Amino acid sequence: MNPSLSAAVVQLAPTVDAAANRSLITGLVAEAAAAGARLAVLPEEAMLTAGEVKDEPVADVVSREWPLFVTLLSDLAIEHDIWLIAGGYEPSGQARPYNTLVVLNPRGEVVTTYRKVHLYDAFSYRESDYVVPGAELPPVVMVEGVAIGLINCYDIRFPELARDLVDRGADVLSVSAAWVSGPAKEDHWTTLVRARAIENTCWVLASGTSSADCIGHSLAVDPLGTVRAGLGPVKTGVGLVQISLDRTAEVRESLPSLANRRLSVTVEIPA
Ligand SMILES: O=C(O)CNC(=O)[C@H](CS)NC(=O)CCC(=O)C(=O)O
Repeated sequence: MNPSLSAAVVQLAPTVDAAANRSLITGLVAEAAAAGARLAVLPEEAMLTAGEVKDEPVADVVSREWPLFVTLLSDLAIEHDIWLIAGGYEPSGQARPYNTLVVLNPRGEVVTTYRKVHLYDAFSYRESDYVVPGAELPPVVMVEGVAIGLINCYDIRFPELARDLVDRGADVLSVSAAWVSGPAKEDHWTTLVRARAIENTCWVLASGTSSADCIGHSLAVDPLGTVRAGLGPVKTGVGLVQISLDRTAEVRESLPSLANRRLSVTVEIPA
């Protein structure tokens, strides 16, 4: 028997009001734990929508709110005996913060963080105007025998990042997002999430915000690309999935594409 893990993707609509976001998070983590989840994945910017900060420098707001956010997550992890992954804005010592994912264990300890590497400078958005990029690749973290690789939103468009996590042993890709709405965007999101699962024959837990400009549509996908839970456009919700590494082994036996790679073959591009 390989390990298995009960996990939840959590959907909410954070605003610029960090205290209100904290009470939303409190309720939803309780709901995930009551449903039996041992890990809850929360979206990017669950702490607050930094793009909407107006009256004060973002750095000041972030310096005040980041510790409150991490303390809340720590308290909830202990209270509900659960692992948590969630996105917030972390002070960087500069005017622009990092867009960071934080991982807490059930003892309330911060196990690791990941600062978003690929900033969303696309579709006329410029995240790099108010966020500073991370300089290190995302970590793989062990959660009850299951290796989880971290991905932050726009990162999902870069297959080499996901493949690197899987090459480093990730059984699950955990994606926290605030996927901006627009033409074809919902299709991009579900297609990319499922593609990362299929091409890596791995589980994907993908949590997204449902704020006014974001699509929601949190989902969990198995190593064959089958959607096992999907929240659609609801404002708040929890989607549960049983991650089974037996299932991964079964899929990889019938679809050994990772093993079938031919890394020694160099493709010549004609001049
Ligand atoms: O703008 C907001 O309100 C919230 N969005 C975010 O915080 C982040 C950074 S701006 N969103 C993405 O990375 C979306 C990627 C994406 O949508 C894509 O790759 O198409």
